[in-house]
Amino acid sequence: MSDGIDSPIHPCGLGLFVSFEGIDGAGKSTHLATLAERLRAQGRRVTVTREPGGTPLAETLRGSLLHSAMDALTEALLVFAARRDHLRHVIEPALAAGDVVLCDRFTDATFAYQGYGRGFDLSVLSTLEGWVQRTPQGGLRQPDLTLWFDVPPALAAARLSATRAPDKFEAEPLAFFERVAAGYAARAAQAPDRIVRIDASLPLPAVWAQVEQAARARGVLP
Ligand SMILES: Nc1ncnc2c1ncn2[C@@H]1O[C@H](COP(=O)(O)OP(=O)(O)OP(=O)(O)O)[C@@H](O)[C@H]1O
Ligand SMILES: Cc1cn([C@H]2C[C@H](O)[C@@H](COP(=O)(O)O)O2)c(=O)[nH]c1=O
Repeated sequence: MSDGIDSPIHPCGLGLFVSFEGIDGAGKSTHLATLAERLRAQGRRVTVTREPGGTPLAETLRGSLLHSAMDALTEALLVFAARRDHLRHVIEPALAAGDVVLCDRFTDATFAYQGYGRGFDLSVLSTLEGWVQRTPQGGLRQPDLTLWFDVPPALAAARLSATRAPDKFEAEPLAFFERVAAGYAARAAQAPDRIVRIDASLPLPAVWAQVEQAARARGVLP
């Protein structure tokens, strides 16, 4: 365990696993792309991926998750099924090869959306987390660093309103995203060594400055 958020990450094996979290419209994808570009420019091999998704099976499950009605237990089981396939076929091999893995969402989203947003049992999610994220060596795979893009739901919704037709989650009311945001805050309080809060309400350059500072502080960027 690192001794604090400002200490460089102790790489898990050779690779580094960085997840990007936050409600829809927080700015995750924008800054993930910029960080990938910066790392590749410095000669690092980068695997960019997302959840739910990342493998043919997980992308198929993504389609159902984002567009089909289902209860919270079904959503939880499907996101963890997608995650298991994603870990086995993409994330673990990339980390073993020494890549920096940049993942648009991971298990914090499950606690935020299914746990806090939908009100599903957090202890069941923790049990599923323990089963699905078991590593081949018997450890528990977690991101080495999670960047949490924190933004008021109303601002995030305004950013998304003109971009695309909403999916099942994006069509939820603001009250749902208030609960999801509270879920992310709870996860951050439980994992202060892993999760760095980014004030994503600021203009793009100011948000990127926070991302860059966190990446340098944790040894992701030199
Ligand atoms: N700090 C910012 N200020 C203004 N607009 C922003 C900011 N960050 C992102 N945006 C814009 O908001 C929209 C959503 O950004 P982005 O797709 O990166 O969010 P996201 O968190 O990945 O959303 P989703 O989870 O729905 O994919 C984009 O049009 C993007 O250009
Ligand atoms: C991993 C994960 C995701 N979700 C939800 C959150 C988002 O609304 C969508 C993914 O869409 P994005 O634009 O690609 O971010 O899926 C979820 O409810 N639970 C999860 O574990």
